[in-house]
Amino acid sequence: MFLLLAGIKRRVPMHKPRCFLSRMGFFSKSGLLYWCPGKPPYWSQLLWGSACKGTFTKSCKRGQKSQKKPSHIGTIDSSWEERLADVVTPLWRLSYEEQLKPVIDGYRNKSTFSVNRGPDGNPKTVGYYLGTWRDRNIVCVRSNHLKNIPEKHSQVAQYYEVFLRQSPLEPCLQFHEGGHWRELIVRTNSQGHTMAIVTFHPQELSQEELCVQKETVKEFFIKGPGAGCNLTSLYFQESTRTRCSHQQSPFQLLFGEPHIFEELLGLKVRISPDAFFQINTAGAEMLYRTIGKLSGVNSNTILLDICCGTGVIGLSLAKYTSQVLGIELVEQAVEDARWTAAFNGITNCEFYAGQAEKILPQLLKSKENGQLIVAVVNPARAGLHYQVVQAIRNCRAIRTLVFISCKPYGETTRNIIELCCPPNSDKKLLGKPFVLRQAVPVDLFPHTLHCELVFLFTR
Ligand SMILES: C[S@@+](CC[C@H](N)C(=O)[O-])C[C@H]1O[C@@H](n2cnc3c(N)ncnc32)[C@H](O)[C@@H]1O
Repeated sequence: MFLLLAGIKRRVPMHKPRCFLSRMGFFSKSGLLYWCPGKPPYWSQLLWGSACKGTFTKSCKRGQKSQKKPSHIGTIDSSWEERLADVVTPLWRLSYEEQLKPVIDGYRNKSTFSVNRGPDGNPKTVGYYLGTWRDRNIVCVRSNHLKNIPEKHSQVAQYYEVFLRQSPLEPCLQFHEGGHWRELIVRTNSQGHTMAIVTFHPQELSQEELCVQKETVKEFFIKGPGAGCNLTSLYFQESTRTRCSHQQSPFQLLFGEPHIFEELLGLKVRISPDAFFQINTAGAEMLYRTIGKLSGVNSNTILLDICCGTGVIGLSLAKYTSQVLGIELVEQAVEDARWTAAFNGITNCEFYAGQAEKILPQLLKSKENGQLIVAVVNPARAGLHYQVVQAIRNCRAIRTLVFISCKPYGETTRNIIELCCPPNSDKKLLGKPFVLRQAVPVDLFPHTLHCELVFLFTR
């Protein structure tokens, strides 16, 4: 209902905005009905500027050199001519048809592969699994055919499987059943750099035995059959739980560059193994531009980026606002945000590491000097902690709130009700209620039911 009232425009990351959606009329994803107002061609371009320019495609990734030079380009000055063309007409290497195509395949920059019994019963199969533990019907299926996974990720997964099958150690299918080799995470950037993270259950192995295993997997990917994957870095994490943070069990760099970098909205962004980063880079650019437009930040406002991850939302808007304050739980992500700020010469940002529910109430008290605050929240699927909702609601300086959710139901609905309900002293929700003004879906996950939804609230 929110969505229909708000008059939603769906955004799909494309190389170039065009009147793609208005031709499609009504369509739905994740059970949501999207309303596409019949705007004239290029309305989105007019409204959102060059929102999609500079996003990468499979056929011509940013930073890649052209395979074929146009005939008019000579030899001596070609680099200058190409550079000029890159600045004035950055999409010139693509046919116009290609420029208009949305990026819908192989868009993931991160994939997490499980290890389990395949359809042939081999327990050293690397892929995604079907079935449930409860029903004891898990089957792990190789995922090369999945449209959203890039070839590079599937290649690394296949070689990890080759490695496992030649290893004398067993995979860890269920923690209590023993075994060692666990999931594989692959991260890539738009330049093709690849970070792989192998997780391993140490069980009763000694430090020396662990060192042997680390050396074996390292050798496999540097000098062995896995060398063809051309990994930029390989990490190893000893992990006795489903997921461990770097604090709980450090990511150990076996070789290569400790970080992966991405170019986004004119920023060079650093990403550590433990840091969250939107899994569709081209889509993330579109998402962040949408957030920027909706937020209405200006040089008199403070931008509060709650659950900021590597800080890209705040950093990309820093030049339009007087100050950016970011809060994030994962320390590596906060270190990335600080690095990205320093590298890109951004000086009006501060990032706080820890739980937003602990940091935010104090932080807002210290900022009650009358300056308007625009809050952007992009919480994990569990939604916002009640204390965060209370702190936002009770802070008079916050009149604009941009709420981003990839799961706009369940906890998000609860959060929104708490933000918008009449004042309630029993619940310590005292400030004026927020009112939903707009909701914009941005499809970061083609071929799936998921979608990011950006809500604009004001009061
Ligand atoms: C969906 S991500 C969004 C990250 C970032 N805004 C972006 O767009 O890349 C949610 C982030 O919230 C962080 N997070 C989860 N619980 C948190 C908490 N209690 N306090 C602060 N951050 C939290 C996660 O570590 C994650 O980086």
